[in-house]
Amino acid sequence: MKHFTSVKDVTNISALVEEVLFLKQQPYAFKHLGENKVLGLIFMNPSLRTRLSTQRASMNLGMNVIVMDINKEGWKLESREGAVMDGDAAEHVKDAVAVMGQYCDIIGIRSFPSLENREDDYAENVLNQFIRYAGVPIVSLESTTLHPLQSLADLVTIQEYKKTPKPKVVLTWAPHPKALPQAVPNSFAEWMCNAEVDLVITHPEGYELDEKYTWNATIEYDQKKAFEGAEFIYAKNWSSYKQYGKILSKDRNWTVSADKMKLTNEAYFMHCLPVRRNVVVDDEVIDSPQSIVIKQAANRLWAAQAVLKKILEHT
Ligand SMILES: CCC[C@H](NC(C)=O)C(=O)O
Ligand SMILES: NC(=O)OP(=O)(O)O
Repeated sequence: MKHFTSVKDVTNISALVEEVLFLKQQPYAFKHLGENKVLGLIFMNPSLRTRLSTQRASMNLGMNVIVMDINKEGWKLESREGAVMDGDAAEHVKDAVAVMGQYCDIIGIRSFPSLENREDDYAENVLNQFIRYAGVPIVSLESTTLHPLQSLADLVTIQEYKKTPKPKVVLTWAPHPKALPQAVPNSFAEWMCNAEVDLVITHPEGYELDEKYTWNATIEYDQKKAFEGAEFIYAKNWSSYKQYGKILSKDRNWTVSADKMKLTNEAYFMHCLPVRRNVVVDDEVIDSPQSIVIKQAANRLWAAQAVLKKILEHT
């Protein structure tokens, strides 16, 4: 594995899931693999889980790790190719990234979308500039359109908790006061479309995701109907892809409630976190025995460790 930016970078998904589960049992089995290697984690946006889990994952492999909130600690960056830099930006991304590649053996990058221009955001300019200019393997810590470390952890969690060979997994939209990226649902859908699950995506009209991620899913506009017989309920808010970046609804009838969970086959509740309690999901649900959000977050560590191990092994 050279880079880890989407499910497409994984040659054998089942084998990677098994690798994650092995490391969960034997976390220090490869504690010298990363000796004298440095992981650089570059954040353009906030993070708790990704930052802490990926740091610890690298330590479990014997790596050193350096972390930078580039918008607070670095120079203001210009990302437009060919720009005449006579404005606020002190440095071009291509220079900054090439220098980072001199100090780090692997670089992780988090760069959220603008939610203003869909073509620009979906071109993944920042991620692609890191791939083009760093000269070292790049790991997405959530890009403008995908969040592969989250989705690998989500798939491992479903593998651990599923009760049937091909469980019904429901990705449900839920309301949120802010406009959020489509990266987490895009990524969850693309991984589930490549897994042994029956994926149903439910959301209000106008929240359809890019079909290149949802090709193997059933789209259901009636949330209660979608919940019927589900084994997993994965809740997440996202802004509209079609009316790009817009909030079309804040309808609290889409909040995941205990009554709705009763429609399922005793489904487990999942969310990538951070979550707006009693907006996205009622406390009664996320605090119930059916909620596996903390186990899901714990799997972020093992997922990151498996990805870093594959990159260090050049496999
Ligand atoms: C892991 C989720 C990160 C981000 N969440 C927020 C609140 O911005 C999102 O929705 O993509
Ligand atoms: N789920 C997730 O990636 O959380 P953070 O944004 O806190 O890293």
